[in-house]
Amino acid sequence: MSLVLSAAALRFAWPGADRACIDIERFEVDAGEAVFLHGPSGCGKSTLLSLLAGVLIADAGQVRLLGHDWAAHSGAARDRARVAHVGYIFQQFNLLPYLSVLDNVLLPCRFSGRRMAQASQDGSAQAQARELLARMGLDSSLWQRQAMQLSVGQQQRVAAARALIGHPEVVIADEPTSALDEDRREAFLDVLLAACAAHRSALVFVSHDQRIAARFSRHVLLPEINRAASGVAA
Ligand SMILES: Nc1ncnc2c1ncn2[C@@H]1O[C@H](COP(=O)(O)OP(=O)(O)OP(=O)(O)O)[C@@H](O)[C@H]1O
Repeated sequence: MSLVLSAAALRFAWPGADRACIDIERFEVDAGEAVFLHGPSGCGKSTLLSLLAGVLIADAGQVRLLGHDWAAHSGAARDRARVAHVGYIFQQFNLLPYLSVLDNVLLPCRFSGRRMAQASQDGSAQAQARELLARMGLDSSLWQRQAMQLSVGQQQRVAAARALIGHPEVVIADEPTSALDEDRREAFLDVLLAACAAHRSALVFVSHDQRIAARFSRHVLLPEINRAASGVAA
């Protein structure tokens, strides 16, 4: 097994909060694992994803990506490491509204030589972007449109293609199927899970949707590992 993400003695409280939001002794994800992270609304799933991706820094303890402690890096170095090694599908997608669909997907390649090299391995980054969009069921007539002109479900799939381009070691997905109908949801999961398996990307996938849980090799109920969410004092 090769460890890709690890959190140890991790503690985080939002500013002004009277108690910790995250208090986790240990959480580890290996290369190629597909983790279904679930739990009641407000239990800290999105907060944990932000800590795993180095968007937030813990008050105590550590999160390591590929062995490197996020807290040991400056903000700029964290941004570089994130774009090189992490594909993040945000709950609100975070697409650049005025950029075309295709350019949104290619963004990680613009900011990371590693993502560009990996995306170009079997041709060009453009070709990989087009292939991902096609596999996500995004019609080619949409690829030159501004991202803001797409429906929510279409934007979700663009965000997923952007997360997958250049085969990052970690893919983090925050409720990425919430706006998809059943057929689209299954097709989306087919592409996401196959792409992660093919490149041994570790996938941490947050969802409330128990209908899709069976498709994941490992299930983690956040309140079970989070003393803060379970109400147990640290
Ligand atoms: N930016 C913020 N500032 C202050 N508190 C926050 C912030 N974001 C989240 N919280 C608080 O942290 C707690 C956990 O929120 P989080 O969004 O991580 O939960 P979640 O499990 O992802 O919820 P949901 O399933 O509803 O998306 C909540 O009590 C929330 O109010």
